[in-house]
Amino acid sequence: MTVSDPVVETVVATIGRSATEIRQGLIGRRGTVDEENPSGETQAEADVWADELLGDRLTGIGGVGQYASEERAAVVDCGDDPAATDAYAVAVDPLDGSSNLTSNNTMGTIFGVYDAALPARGDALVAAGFVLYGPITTMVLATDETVTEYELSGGERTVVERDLTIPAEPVVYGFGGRVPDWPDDFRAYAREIESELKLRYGGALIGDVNQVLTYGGTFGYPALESRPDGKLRLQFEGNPIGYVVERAGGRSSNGTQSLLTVEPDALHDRTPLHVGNGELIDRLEAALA
Ligand SMILES: O=P(O)(O)OC[C@H]1O[C@](O)(COP(=O)(O)O)[C@@H](O)[C@@H]1O
Ligand SMILES: [Mg+2]
Ligand SMILES: [Mg+2]
Repeated sequence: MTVSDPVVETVVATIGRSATEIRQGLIGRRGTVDEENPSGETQAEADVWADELLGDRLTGIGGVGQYASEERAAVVDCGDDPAATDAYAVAVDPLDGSSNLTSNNTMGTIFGVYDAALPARGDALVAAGFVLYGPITTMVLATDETVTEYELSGGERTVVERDLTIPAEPVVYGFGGRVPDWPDDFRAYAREIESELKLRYGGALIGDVNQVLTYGGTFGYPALESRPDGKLRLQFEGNPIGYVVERAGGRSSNGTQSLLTVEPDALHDRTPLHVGNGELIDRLEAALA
């Protein structure tokens, strides 16, 4: 199953084909480099390598006017201006959860295709998704039409689930940050959820969100006392994941409103991130109000 817009399809196909190579290329690239990304985090060798690989390929696609990544400071202009033409901007988190490389646990690649110049609101996305490097490599892709799960193998993208929707009955939850760093209102909400659902936390947003899409439930990386804006990045993580979960019938929130309606100030803005079954996100927002 392909995407009807040919530029978006080329972006998705390019990321799908690159995923097999990225997975293979992680071998021997588990160390860190002596550099920080624009969020002030130490980069893994694989973060830098995956960004260069995706950047080289995505900037070469006709109809892609901008490329931006969690691993580079500025937007790369590579075609027509997405604000003034029908070109798109592609934003990626080349490796999500790359600290899991050390312990050989799940990681992902996140992407968003925006019909606007970056930084942009999430409601300017026309497609978004992620690759999950689990026991097998899968991609979840959301467009305005539907959400599809694929298995990726040898450059091929094979549909395994059409019209993916979040199960109605929530089962799992995962919350990031240390408990003593949680604001009191979030802690009270978390205590309730802990008594209702089953904990799943793997330290990679993609792995944890895919559990929520599979079983129902919620994932949150809240505002912390020490970090009122949370940890995760709006353009590269919050918007694409919010888009996928909303298209799958769930809700996203920064604590007060849909992630897709948050006005960005800067490319590397952080945001508290909450996604999952609508009823749980409604309760979260009521608890934080
Ligand atoms: O180590 P913590 O605080 O649990 O944070 C885990 C979170 O940080 C991240 O690893 C951040 O993403 P990056 O690896 O892309 O920087 C998320 O995938 C994950 O949800
Ligand atoms: Mg990430
Ligand atoms: Mg990353």
